[in-house]
Amino acid sequence: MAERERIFKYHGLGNDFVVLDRRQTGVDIDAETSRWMCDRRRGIGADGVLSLLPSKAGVARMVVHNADGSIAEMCGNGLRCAVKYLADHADGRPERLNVETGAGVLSCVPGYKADGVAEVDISMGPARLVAPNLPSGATGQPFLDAPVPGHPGLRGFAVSMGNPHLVLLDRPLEEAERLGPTLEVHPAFKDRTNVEFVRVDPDGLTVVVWERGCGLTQACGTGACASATAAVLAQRLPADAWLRVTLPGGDLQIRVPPDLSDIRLRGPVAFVFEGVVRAPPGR
Ligand SMILES: N[C@H](CCC[C@H](N)C(=O)O)C(=O)O
Repeated sequence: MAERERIFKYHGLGNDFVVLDRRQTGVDIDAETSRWMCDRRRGIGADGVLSLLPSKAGVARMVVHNADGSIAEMCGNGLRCAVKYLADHADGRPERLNVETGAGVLSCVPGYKADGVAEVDISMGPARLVAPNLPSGATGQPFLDAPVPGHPGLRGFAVSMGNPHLVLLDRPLEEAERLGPTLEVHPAFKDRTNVEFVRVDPDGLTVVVWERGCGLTQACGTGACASATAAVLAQRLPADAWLRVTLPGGDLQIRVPPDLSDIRLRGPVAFVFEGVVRAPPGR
């Protein structure tokens, strides 16, 4: 890490991130640096670090570093934060920004207010029923409303938004803290998984997420998309309608087409502060 570096802090419904613009150097941080940056006592404090690197396919390539130093394929709240940074530092007011991610090049529409971008609408790409890092299950069927091996009474959907999610419908939300850590490392998910505990309401969902590499977070964009996908597949909520997904940090709006081809995520984003960090010795 450079001796002194500008950093930018953002959050999406309290799911907070450090943004590092590394498009000039093209050099990413290592796991130890992302753990230090996310440390809420000895570092800056965040759920993750978003490195923006050069990209031929979009305005930047976003790399998502979890608080434990692991790298995630995709992050919905993080992408909203990155888009706010990119739009607020762009010439003029770009109407659309394409950002390269581990889930493909995603198209993002910034929503401007007087003091900059306040909301971002993202085409998140397809929800895949069998997470790319998940075997399709003994019967060859996707892990779709199936018993969770080794957990009698638990049924789940394995939905990938580029990153893996195990969605448990109709589970007590308070189970997240007790069951989340065990299910995060379930052997069916060779790269671990995010775990969603979902209550289906008459007009939307209420969700608590135990995130891979972070633990309980205030909100999870890809988790909201995976949860809405499972609820539509279970015919508990309608396809092709904006669905309210309430998380501890607030509401996101998700829209799921019947063919799951392009999940839409819409939600707020906020700037927290800009600063300069001097990496601690040894980094
Ligand atoms: N912890 C997640 C990455 C962040 C996802 C979440 N913060 C979001 O908004 O989608 C994972 O390892 O897949």
